[in-house]
Amino acid sequence: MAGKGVFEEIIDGDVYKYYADGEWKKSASGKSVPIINPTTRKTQYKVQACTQEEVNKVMEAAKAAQKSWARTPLWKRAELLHKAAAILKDHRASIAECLVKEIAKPAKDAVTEVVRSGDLVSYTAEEGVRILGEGKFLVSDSFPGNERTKYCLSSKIPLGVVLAIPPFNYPVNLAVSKIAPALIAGNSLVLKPPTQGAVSALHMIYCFHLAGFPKGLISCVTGKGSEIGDFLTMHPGVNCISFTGGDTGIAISKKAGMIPLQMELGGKDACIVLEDADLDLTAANIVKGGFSYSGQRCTAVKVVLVMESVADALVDKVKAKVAKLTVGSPEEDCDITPVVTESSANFIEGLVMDAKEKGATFCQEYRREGNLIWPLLLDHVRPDMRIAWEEPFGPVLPVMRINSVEEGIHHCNASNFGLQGCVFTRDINKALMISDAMETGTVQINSAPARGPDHFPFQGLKDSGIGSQGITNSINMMTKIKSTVINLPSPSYTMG
Ligand SMILES: NC(=O)C1=CN([C@@H]2O[C@H](COP(=O)(O)OP(=O)(O)OC[C@H]3O[C@@H](n4cnc5c(N)ncnc54)[C@H](OP(=O)(O)O)[C@@H]3O)[C@@H](O)[C@H]2O)C=CC1
Ligand SMILES: O=C(O)[C@H](O)COP(=O)(O)O
Repeated sequence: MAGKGVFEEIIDGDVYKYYADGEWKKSASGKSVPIINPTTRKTQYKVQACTQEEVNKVMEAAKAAQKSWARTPLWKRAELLHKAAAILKDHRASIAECLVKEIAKPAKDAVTEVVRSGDLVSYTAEEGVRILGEGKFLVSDSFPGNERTKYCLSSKIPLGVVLAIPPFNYPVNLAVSKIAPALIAGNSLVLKPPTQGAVSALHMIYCFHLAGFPKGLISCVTGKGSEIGDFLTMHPGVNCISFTGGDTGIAISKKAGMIPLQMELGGKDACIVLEDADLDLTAANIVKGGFSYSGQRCTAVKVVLVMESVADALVDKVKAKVAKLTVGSPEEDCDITPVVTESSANFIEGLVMDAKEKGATFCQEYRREGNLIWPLLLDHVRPDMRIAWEEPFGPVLPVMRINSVEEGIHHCNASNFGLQGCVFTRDINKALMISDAMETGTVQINSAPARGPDHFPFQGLKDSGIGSQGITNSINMMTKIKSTVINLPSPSYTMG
């Protein structure tokens, strides 16, 4: 159970401790931050509100620990990561319980997130020993004017201290997707978990603590992003920021210093449906893509662009599937559960009311109780409605009818986001042409957008991000290239 048994060390009274220098600590601030259960709307947990001085100490410890970690053999780093992955999976039930209470993730999905995270950590360890075990050997005579007098040996070396800031919707998986590549590459890691999701993240960090990583190598500082976020992201001790979240990432990228940034931000993933699409397959993917975890996925289908000739048929099929979605509590593993905060629910309601005023067709009656919003499909959405462009991050899905493929592509590309998109058609040639034309980091053909499997490259264009995630890309991103050049007194050519 959360904060019980093996996890007792991480709680003091009713406030969870933060993790620094290999120890679980109370903040000198004497203040705590409440975590509101989205279902009950009551305080579920409390975490420490860390101070700037505590952040300074964490950064110093991270810098010192990184120096000796970088000297730890790669296979030993991998061994510890495998150990952490196994411990994480062993404690899946306790961590999943926190995800259910903090972010109202449906019970089964919560377990899946933890297991997926353990697999991600193990895969990263394996990938790391392969790609970091190789470097490059170059010779000078391939460049005009040079004899073979220089040998260049280049390899990947760590960046130093990596700051990881994940969002609320995958507080464990999107944390380990930063932690594991940072560590295997020889970096130290400071985690600032999302407030909603912080307790799940602290339990996950405890699994790394149990695995026996050196003191100071991994830290977890808690507190509101709005209060300690700027201090962390502008801290001179940080050598890389890996951030996943909303527009906050755009502000961070303007304030951060000259350090590598990995930004995975919002999306407005479009689903383009052609006349020849398999409408049953399409409807199933729209419902799964649009409504799983109540639409609170960056990769959720966020607008359907369907050819007018098949729109009625598709909308009927989607409506029938939406009617079967269960609505209620995450403990009961319902499909649709309360959205993360009251302000999020209010924002979603604002988009729905705007669409109502402007004449969208409501396929279901709009219904809300507290943070729980019943799934809603809005048909005949037009470009003058906010929902055509904005990301609801909730169980509300707009359908726009189009008269040509070009119209669909135009709408998709007019968005300031460019995360993923998908296209449904039986014509692979058309699908490829549309994929090439869509200004998004990934296009799925005949399936809903998805980040996983976690070793696939995952990236956003425009306001959806900088750089690319996915296990291999993240390891590479958290390293820099170091070269050593051997200069020979005279040219040396290898003989056959
Ligand atoms: N492209 C991708 O891979 C993904 C993108 N997202 C996007 O994330 C958004 C939803 O997640 P949400 O958690 O609400 O996003 P936010 O941007 O609100 O928060 C993300 C993280 O940033 C922290 N934070 C807040 N303010 C600052 C600051 N000034 N400096 C540093 N950190 C800060 C938050 O902490 P705190 O909670 O304490 O405020 C949280 O840990 C959506 O837009 C979604 O599309 C989500 C998942 C994946
Ligand atoms: O936040 C998100 O939406 C996740 O990155 C999505 O991951 P998934 O598409 O694999 O569920």
